[in-house]
Amino acid sequence: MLRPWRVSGAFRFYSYRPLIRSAQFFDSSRALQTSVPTDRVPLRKQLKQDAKGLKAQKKLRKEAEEASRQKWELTVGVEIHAQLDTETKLFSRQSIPIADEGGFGSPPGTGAATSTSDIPNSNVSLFDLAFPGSQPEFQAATLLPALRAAIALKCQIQPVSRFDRKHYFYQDQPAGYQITQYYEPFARHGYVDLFDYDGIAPEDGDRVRVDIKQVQLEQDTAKSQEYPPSTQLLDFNRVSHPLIEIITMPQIHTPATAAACVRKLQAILQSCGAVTTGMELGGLRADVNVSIRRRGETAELCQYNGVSGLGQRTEIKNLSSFKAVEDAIIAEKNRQIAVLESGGVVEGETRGWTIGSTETRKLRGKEGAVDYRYMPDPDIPPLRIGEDLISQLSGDLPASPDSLVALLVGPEYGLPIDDAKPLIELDDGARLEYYQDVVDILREIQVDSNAQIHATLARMAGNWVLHELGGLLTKTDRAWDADIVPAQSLAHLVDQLQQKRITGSTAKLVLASVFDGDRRPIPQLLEEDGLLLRPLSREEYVALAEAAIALNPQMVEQIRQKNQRGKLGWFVGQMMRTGEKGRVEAPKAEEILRELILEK
Ligand SMILES: Nc1ncnc2c1ncn2[C@@H]1O[C@H](COP(=O)(O)OP(=O)(O)OP(=O)(O)O)[C@@H](O)[C@H]1O
Ligand SMILES: [Mg+2]
Ligand SMILES: [Mg+2]
Repeated sequence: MLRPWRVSGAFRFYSYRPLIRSAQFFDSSRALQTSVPTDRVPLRKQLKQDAKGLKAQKKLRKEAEEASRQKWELTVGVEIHAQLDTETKLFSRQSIPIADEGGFGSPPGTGAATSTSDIPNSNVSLFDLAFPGSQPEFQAATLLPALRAAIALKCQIQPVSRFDRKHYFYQDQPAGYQITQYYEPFARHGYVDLFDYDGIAPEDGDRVRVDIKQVQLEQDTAKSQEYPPSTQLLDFNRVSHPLIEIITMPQIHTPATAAACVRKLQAILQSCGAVTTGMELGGLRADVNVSIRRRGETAELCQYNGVSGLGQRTEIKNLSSFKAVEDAIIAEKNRQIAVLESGGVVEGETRGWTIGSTETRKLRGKEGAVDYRYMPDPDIPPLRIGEDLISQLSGDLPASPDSLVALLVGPEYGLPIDDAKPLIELDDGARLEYYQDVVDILREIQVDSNAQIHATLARMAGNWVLHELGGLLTKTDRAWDADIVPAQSLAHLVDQLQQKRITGSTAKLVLASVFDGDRRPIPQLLEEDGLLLRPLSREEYVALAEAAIALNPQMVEQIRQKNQRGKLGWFVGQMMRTGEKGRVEAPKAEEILRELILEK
């Protein structure tokens, strides 16, 4: 069940947190000032002691956490509500405007998304508002993204499914009931595999499979905005937007793995073009169900869909970030442990979570106290889904995030997993597309190169797309746009670098000027600005190295006595600064320094 956003309360902790931080800082510096005249503790020593104290505290916390983990087993099941990317609402022809920002790009499919800048209450039909006499008209096209999602989640699509009414009164639900699929959902028995690269908890090993009990189609509710103490505004644009609810089995046992599961589900839904936006824009919301039980004991009475021996669950509704999922589960687990350890009983209830908080808070009482009076919707006929449609959609499904990871870390691209993951996830797939453009151009330029060089080029391209270009975007606070640095330019830059015609630092300078709008072709730019590497002779390197050494003989001694090779970098930096721009190659400079400093 969906609940409106709760804005009140969110402000409190945030507004005080900076003050709490600076108060702590102020205290310790004051303590320092007063202690200086008497104890004369040098600042560095004080800082070291503080750091040691913090480390000890962290260790204690970790030990306590581990002790509680040994004693209590956490169980989590997740429900995800995702807005489908459709042109109309679920039961009316009311159109949904194309998003002007923040959507998942234009995935295969209908390409529409609810715009965040819509005028409130402008996209509503009579049925959406439950006007008397209005009738539902199931919009068959809304089923397509739902099916793509269910197929991508390896579900068995049900040949016949039905819609039911779930009754409750709330101002965001004009009909007094939500149309959902309670008894016969359209998809069942799927699963999602989570790997170590998805960020699962180390104690879960390198792979966790989470079964998906079912995926059901249902209506979204209106959006409400609270203006305490007594005003609440309602925007019905969202009402009856098609949603899927994905329900996992209670098979997750760590908070990090629960967050990884939600992140992975979002990535899968995004990759098959099923959804409008991600959690950050409210297109995906998660409810987490949390219970604990003593390890080795199954005395508790709760069971769920054939899994028995579970502890009493509580449900935390409407989480809107991966971090919130993890933090809310940690807080709720600790609360339940405290209740049971003090001899209390965990009540089945619905709880809420405020970002930045350390505790979940009770929203509604006992589970089961609400009687939704589910009944089949008499106005909507059963949904029949043919095998032919399923097999066509299955055949058209784009590569899954896992197969993309396998491809990118495989021999053809050879990317480290830490580069492959963000490439896939950033900018709704646009970064990956750009990367592939760069690699394709590189392979055209170096058409005669062997497979090993192709992999080297692909690895270099990954680094430049992600870290160098990404770094410039972060520094200038600009959003992703493939035109800022044309793929052609970046490919030629990487090619020149790989062919050792320019140094790494020259490449960075050139990237920055292309980023700032220089549109000359890279070979021309390098030629005109005299940036091509004219290798220095050995004598020239030695002269530069000797000049750098003369600047800091003490450091030379240190390096020699303690064999501190790491400190050679300082001299390399000096040589790069004093040498002619773009001509000093760092590895060669280091080689000469080694000879002069360490081997003499
Ligand atoms: N004892 C338990 N501990 C942890 N998770 C549980 C437990 N029992 C059930 N769950 C999880 O709770 C979720 C129940 O979702 P489901 O949609 O079936 O029911 P619901 O929460 O009553 O429905 P809704 O919130 O949509 O009205 C599932 O993800 C399931 O895995
Ligand atoms: Mg549910
Ligand atoms: Mg629920």
